[in-house]
Amino acid sequence: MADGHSTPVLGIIGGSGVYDIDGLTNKEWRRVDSPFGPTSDEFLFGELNGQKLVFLPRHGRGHRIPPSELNFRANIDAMKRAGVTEILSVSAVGSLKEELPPGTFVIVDQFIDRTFARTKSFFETGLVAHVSMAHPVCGRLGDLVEAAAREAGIIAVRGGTYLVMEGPQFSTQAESNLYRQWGCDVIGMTNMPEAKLAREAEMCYASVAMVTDYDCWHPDHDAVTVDAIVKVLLANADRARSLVKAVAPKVTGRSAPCAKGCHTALDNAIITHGEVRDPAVVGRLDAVAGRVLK
Ligand SMILES: CSC[C@H]1O[C@H](OP(=O)(O)O)[C@H](O)[C@@H]1O
Ligand SMILES: Nc1ncnc2[nH]cnc12
Repeated sequence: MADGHSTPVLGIIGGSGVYDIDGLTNKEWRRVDSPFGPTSDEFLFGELNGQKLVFLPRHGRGHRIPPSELNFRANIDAMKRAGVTEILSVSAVGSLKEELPPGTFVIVDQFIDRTFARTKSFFETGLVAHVSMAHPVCGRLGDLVEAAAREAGIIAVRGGTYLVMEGPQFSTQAESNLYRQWGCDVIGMTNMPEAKLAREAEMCYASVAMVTDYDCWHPDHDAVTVDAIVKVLLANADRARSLVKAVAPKVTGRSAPCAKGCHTALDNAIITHGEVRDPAVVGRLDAVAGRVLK
């Protein structure tokens, strides 16, 4: 199983509008089994500019699965089983700030998790762990993404807070205004618990949020509609693919393990005494936590 010391493998989780990655060599769609159930789709394995890459369309090809029904645990566990060491998530978001118009890319650095109907941890009765989420994304991978964006001629804002709502309905105006008062920058429905689970599974995680709309707070945008979002989404998705192409060779050169601690997040996290651990729970966590459960 991969850990941070392994050869880097870049995992890409593609959000709305990003259902494929072009330019891959040796490409093959393949199922990856997980004890946590079915993943959103098969994984696309290949190489991009010499870098091993594994791609998963978050909602499945053709966008079949809504945010609350995504099997986040299976997706992240299977990424780990596929050898992935660093995950780049690309997502469509609404903007909560005038200065982040549609078309803007934000390299997110914080989240406010307002989701309430999702399983948020790999750990449960029989094996309890508490990881730090103070810094929910990997600064090192963020640096690579920022440099890659510059090289690809893509303007990307470094830093921003992503409010994760349950959905699938868009926000009310009162909610949208509340999130603005909280200082949030963008709003979406998918990056939690994805980021939490990536941390538990000891993988670097970075998120590029691609603005498609101004949400409903904006005086010129009375209501958010999928039609309007999709128009912006298609242009954003092309630039996302260029960004991925530029990120891939940068990951190849990275040293291991992650100096920010992503690959050792479980070192001081498990609290359950050895003699009361549930073997079934421990068994399921062979990929996620095998490094510290040996
Ligand atoms: C298509 S608009 C709403 C939809 O788009 C975002 O998904 P993703 O983060 O996977 O790009 C948003 O979170 C909603 O799920
Ligand atoms: N305004 C919005 N709210 C939630 N998720 C979104 N995804 C894209 N735009 C969004």
